Amino acid sequence: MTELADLEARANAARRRTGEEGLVVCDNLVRVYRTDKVEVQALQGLDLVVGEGECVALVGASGSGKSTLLSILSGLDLPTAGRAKVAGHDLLSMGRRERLGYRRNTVGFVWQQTGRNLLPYLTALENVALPMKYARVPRRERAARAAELLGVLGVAYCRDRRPAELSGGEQQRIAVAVASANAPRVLLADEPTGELDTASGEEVFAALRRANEELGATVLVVTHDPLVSGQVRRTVRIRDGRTSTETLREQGGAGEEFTVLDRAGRLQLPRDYVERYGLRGRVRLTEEPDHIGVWGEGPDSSPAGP
Ligand SMILES: Nc1ncnc2c1ncn2[C@@H]1O[C@H](COP(=O)(O)OP(=O)(O)OP(=O)(O)O)[C@@H](O)[C@H]1O
Repeated sequence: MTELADLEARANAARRRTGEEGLVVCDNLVRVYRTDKVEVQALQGLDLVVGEGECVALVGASGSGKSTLLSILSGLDLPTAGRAKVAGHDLLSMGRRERLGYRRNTVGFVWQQTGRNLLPYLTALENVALPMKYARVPRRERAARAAELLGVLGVAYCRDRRPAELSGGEQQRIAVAVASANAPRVLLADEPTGELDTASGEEVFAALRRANEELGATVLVVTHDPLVSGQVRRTVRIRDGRTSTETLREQGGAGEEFTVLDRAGRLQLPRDYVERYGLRGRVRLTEEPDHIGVWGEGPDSSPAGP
């Protein structure tokens, strides 16, 4: 191996170890909100790596920090500490200009409230063309790409209608087109099906999937909708501002749940295990040839038996 190739191989190995191979990398991310009297720790050291091309569902109880994470990834909010990198942009240190370019070209965003995604006085086509105007795409190209996007997302028939003349589901599918206008590497969606009935929700999720599969965007979608989380390969659960478990499922499969091991080697045991085995305070670890055993402290649960 040449010296250069050797250096590259070592650099790649180091990158793999630190998880830098992901398009989205969050490392020990902390976000503390401070108001007059209270301090809320919305993110408490969250780790997450998402590879290019993935479609990931983020789930978790209300208040667990999902929207906070999405605001940070969209470049709208700043973390208090930790590291967040998206497509090579360091979200903590980037300046005003880079942030503007990042929000315009690298990420696209779909909000839950349909009214927040589209301008009411523009037609669907004009709404989709608008982000391209900001990115200085020539007029003719804007109209052609906007029409193409509406076609790919199954809402070509809506092109000349204004939001008030569209159903909630149609508005959200057009919002996916708006968010995809400048071919973002990452598409973020915060409960995009939350205000919709099941059938419309399914159509909106299908549009997100098309943005992922056909337009090549990496998709992160916050959802309470089991229909959505049941259809993606990877579901990440956030608990108390940290990633706690992940479910990976092969196409059409039931899915297997994993617990997330963070960089420091910490893992959170599922609550039912903790209760079932009476684990509290300290636990004993035993090393087996192919696994690690976790034992309670009491005499009955010692590895050697009573
Ligand atoms: N601007 C803010 N100021 C103060 N506290 C905030 C602010 N935004 C969020 N929080 C708090 O941070 C915590 C995480 O909120 P976040 O909205 O990220 O949760 P979530 O998982 O998205 O919840 P939901 O599913 O209800 O949208 C909550 O305790 C919330 O009250």
